[in-house]
Amino acid sequence: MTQTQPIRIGTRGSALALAQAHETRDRLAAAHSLPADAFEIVVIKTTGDRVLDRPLKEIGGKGLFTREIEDALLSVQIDIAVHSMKDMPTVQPEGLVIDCYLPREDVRDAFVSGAYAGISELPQGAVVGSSSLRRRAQLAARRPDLTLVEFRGNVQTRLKKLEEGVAVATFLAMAGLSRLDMLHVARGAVSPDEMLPAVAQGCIGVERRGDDARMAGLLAAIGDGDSALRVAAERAFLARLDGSCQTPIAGLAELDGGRLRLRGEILRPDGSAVIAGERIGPAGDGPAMGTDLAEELRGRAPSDFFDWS
Ligand SMILES: NCc1[nH]cc(CCC(=O)O)c1CC(=O)O
Repeated sequence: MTQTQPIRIGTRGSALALAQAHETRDRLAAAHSLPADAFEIVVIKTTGDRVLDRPLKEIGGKGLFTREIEDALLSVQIDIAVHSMKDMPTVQPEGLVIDCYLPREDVRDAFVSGAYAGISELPQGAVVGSSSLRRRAQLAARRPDLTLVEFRGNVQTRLKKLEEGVAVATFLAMAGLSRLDMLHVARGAVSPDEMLPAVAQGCIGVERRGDDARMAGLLAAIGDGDSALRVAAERAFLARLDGSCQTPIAGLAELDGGRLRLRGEILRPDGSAVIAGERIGPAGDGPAMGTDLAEELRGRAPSDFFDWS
């Protein structure tokens, strides 16, 4: 019998990241009838995990949670890396590709609060915790009376802050709560009509070396075509807007038969302006629709719209 090396799956160490790595492993194992010991989960600490005391926007943009993992892929310390696509830069380093997306989870944001059932129930001036520029801007646009406070850390830390009364409500991704088996903490899901989710929210992507034919073959069996089409449209939209941590951007593509509907939105961080639009077209045209919608929103934005510092 030949002894083969386990497939090394790189991931961050947070509970959510581990749940996502386990889901990927379980799908691969099932698709290829492989035993659990055919895989090894390799936990990698990233800069984003290390620096907990400053707002993310001060430390740097997207890539904070991925750089060290991609370095491990390139230096062949791991074979695949599992990511929340929401946190991924739109361009991967030379030599790496992401072309495997798992079936997408709930894309919506969750409203989390002990005292109130939804955004419209929040009393005048209520304090809401969020460190997401997008959620803060969207909330400020809808409810300029609310006070927003920074809320970093993992789900448990944020829930503890709610318990301590630092804020009366916060938002989390439904997908994250679902993967952590914590959907019960959501008072409700916020409709995308009320709060358009982040680009690629709820989507797990698997990254590999571009020249690794073995991994390409294994991953092909677990990739979901609809997720790929939707995320391609959303990420093309994001890419054309030079999306960074400094730019509140939301985008969601949905499939209805062979048609794809892409909605996009850019905001001023204080919520004082929201520029939104949509495209509907053939499912395969997502990338072109994304670029085109981004161009439209850019064209409609005042000249100072993208300089917020
Ligand atoms: N930025 C952190 C992050 N990245 C992905 C998720 C949730 C899972 C997902 O959207 O796939 C979260 C937490 C959150 O927004 O509540």
